[in-house]
Amino acid sequence: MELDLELPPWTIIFVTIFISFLVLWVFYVKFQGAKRRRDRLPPGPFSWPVIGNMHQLGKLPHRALQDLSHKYGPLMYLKLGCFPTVVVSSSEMAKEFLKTHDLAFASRPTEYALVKHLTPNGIITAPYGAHWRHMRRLCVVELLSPKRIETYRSVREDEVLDMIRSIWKKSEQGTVPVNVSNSFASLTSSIIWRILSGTKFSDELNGSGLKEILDEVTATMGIPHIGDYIPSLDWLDLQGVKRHMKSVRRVMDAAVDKMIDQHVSRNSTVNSNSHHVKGFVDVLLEMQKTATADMEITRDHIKAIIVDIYAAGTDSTTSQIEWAMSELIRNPNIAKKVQDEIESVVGNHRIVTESDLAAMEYLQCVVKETLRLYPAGPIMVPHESTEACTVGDGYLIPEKTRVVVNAWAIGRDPKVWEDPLEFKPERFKDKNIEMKGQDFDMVPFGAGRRGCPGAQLAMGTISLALAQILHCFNWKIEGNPSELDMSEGFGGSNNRKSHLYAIPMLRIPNCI
Ligand code: HEM
Repeated sequence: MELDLELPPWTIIFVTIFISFLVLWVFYVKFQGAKRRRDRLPPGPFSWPVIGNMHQLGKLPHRALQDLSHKYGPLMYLKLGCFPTVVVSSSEMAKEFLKTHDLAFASRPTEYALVKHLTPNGIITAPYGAHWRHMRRLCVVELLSPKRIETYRSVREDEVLDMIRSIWKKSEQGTVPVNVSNSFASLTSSIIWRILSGTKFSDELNGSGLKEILDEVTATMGIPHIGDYIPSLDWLDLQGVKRHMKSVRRVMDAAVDKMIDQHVSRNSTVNSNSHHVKGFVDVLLEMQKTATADMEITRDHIKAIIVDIYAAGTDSTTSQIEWAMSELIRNPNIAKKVQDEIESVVGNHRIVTESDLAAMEYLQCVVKETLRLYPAGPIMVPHESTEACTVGDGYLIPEKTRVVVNAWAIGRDPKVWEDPLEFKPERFKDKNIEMKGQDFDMVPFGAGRRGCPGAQLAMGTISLALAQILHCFNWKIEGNPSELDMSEGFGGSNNRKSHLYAIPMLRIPNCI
């Protein structure tokens, strides 16, 4: 019997295409590996054309990148879409990028829709250069200096007390659970609002719903846009992010303009010797009058500072208070230790003031432990190299490479931290870590030229809020505290997945 081995033409075509594709593929993989070795690039996973390694980021990129770093090491090269990116996952490497070669990596990528359509004049996303230096100087020297932050002490104390009273009221005198996540969010936005505008949120200077618009801007900043990673798809604006940004910007511009106008006309009628606490807008308007040509302060500068400080200072501080509170509810013995310490400093007849905080060492350990485990920016705002630079074991980082520091992975590195996943504030009794960007074992505020200029304000707000919350109330939740859901929400920012609900039980009657 004769076998008919003749194949149909379409099968031959299909098999030929498949084999050609396979051969090309093998060559491409080998070529990519050889190119990486030849260019002395750090090791990393294979990157697909167009999407690079985007598919490997998952819902929680800091976790996915930590998993990859276990395989490829603390300095890893990959592509986010079309953009070459290095991922830094150890304190040693963080020091290389944020200290040793700080200048070479002090820029930011500018291709983001956010930079083009929402905050083109901001400080956070500004590339390294004259504009950034000017804005940074205004922030560090004028607005967020220790002296200036101290002038807002009464603002923080007042707003924290308002929060305590509002929590008690919402709990119907300790009988129903309160959404404390919302309470913390409104605390931080009220504090930042008051620091910016010099007025309480409910006052008439709040303009046309500006605070709500700024909340919208902050939320919009967090929406990922495919075109940021795959520029060939940018024009399609598949998710409508660019359209949304443009419309938010129009509304924001008008509202911020109105706020500035109101300040200008109010300041012209207010006596310059009045005891009114000046907000950043007043400070900048005053500086505007005497600014020299090289330190000019335009309306665009003022607008950008309002938006950036609000965006950088609200959600980040909220998330730290929220995680600290979640851990304290899960660990009542730790909460009790904090309460005992507070009581030993302030007694039980009065509320906590900021001047009491310096004596509360254990509370500071709790704050640091929270920042270690739950940094508000688990993956720091990307940096970008302005020149080729050799780092670590002779790896070459080409010019215009994006740098992503995984602060979340660094704080949980078992080579540095014993029992890294345990919430153990005591570890900071022996380990003297300052949050001034000199220590790289944890980098919740970044470090170097681009390090967070708001760290002192943030630490003060978090510490005071926690001290007052624990001094005024004992806390319980519905269900078993040790089983409290600690899942993180979707995305790059580090919030709880679900809001935290808890019932306050009054400890110090003077609080309310
Ligand atoms: C717990 C709260 C906060 C955390 C964890 C945090 C963390 C960070 C981090 C990681 C960066 C980027 C550092 C880098 O790229 O190397 C940053 C930048 C920045 N932060 Fe914060 N931050 C917090 C609160 C604040 C507050 C309260 C303000 C202002 C009121 C603020 C203002 C800024 C600004 C303006 C930048 C941009 C600096 C630049 O690019 O030059 N932050 N922050």
